[in-house]
Amino acid sequence: MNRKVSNTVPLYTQDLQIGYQSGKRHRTVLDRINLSMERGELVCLLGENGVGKSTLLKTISKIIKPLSGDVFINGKSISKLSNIEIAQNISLVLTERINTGMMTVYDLVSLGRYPYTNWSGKLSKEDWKKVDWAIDQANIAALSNLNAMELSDGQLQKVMIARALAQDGEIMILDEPTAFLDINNRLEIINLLKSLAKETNKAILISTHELDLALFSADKLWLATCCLPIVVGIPEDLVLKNALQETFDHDNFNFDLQTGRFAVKRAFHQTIGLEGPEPYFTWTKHALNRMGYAVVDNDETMNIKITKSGNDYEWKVNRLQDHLKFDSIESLLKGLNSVINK
Ligand SMILES: Nc1ncnc2c1ncn2[C@@H]1O[C@H](COP(=O)(O)OP(=O)(O)OP(=O)(O)O)[C@@H](O)[C@H]1O
Repeated sequence: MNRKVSNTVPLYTQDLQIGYQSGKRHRTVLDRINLSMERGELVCLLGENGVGKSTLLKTISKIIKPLSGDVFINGKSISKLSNIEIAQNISLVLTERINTGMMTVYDLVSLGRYPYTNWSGKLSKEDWKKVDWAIDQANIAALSNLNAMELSDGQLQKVMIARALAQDGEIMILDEPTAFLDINNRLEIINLLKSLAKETNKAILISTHELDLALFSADKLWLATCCLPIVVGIPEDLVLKNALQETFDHDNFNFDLQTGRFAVKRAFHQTIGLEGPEPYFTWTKHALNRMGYAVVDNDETMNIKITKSGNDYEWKVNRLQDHLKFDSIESLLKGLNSVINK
């Protein structure tokens, strides 16, 4: 197949087949890859462990050779681009922890500018400005003077992202950039990448296992499934087409179309009626589902009503001739147990 893609897109692949070669034997990880990225777009690549996400990112960045097909950066085959040209176009952050020797964080970030220096390797005023800008954007000024070897995994992750920002390629590729980060830093990094895509018109591709971050932040998703072409679309269309369910097909989980999350498949042993205001309704339902009750609007034998009582809430249970009141979900669950086992 020879797909026509406009040369103006920063990155596209053509009938790409990726995998590993050892002697005469090769192992295909993914094939029939025909993808493109636009400027100003944040793309999240999702797929189960081992499906080939890192292999794809490394092939696009010319670290691994394609088994067949090609990758084009600004219309030029990567096979024709030197490593320096690749580095000027693609800022890459991989998951492997690199040996930083005795470098400070500031030195490590400044390495991002080396694809632009001349033979002397000296950074210009403009280069130093970019380094300062990257440190500021990644919010790591407090780490600047530390030895990079002393950083935690999460801190080093942010520093490597700063180095990629300093490198300032038109394309940014990051393998699991939020893997070691706490919730606050995860949101900070995703928001940073999203606003960078918009404000600096970069094409940003990340691989991630964080479905909720991807669903709520990505302009596009690339869904990789073993032995099938990668599925592409905006998150909402893919959710409605059931593509996420198919990508992460699993006996123990269901993709919940209402919440955009995967939920454990449960076997309910009993129904129970529930009514009440939010968020009390949702969290009571959550606890009841966890205990094996299927929640319905109204049940013939047992109903719970959540009502306000002064400044607090109470849970009233009606079961045949029993009428009980509880002041927390925990006491409700204990009470239900004793009512049912009576
Ligand atoms: N250097 C290598 N040589 C041979 N096979 C490899 C090599 N690296 C990875 N593989 C294999 O290629 C397949 C894809 O691996 P890859 O690391 O790309 O998956 P992934 O989707 O990034 O997984 P994860 O989500 O666990 O990081 C796996 O089956 C893996 O065993």
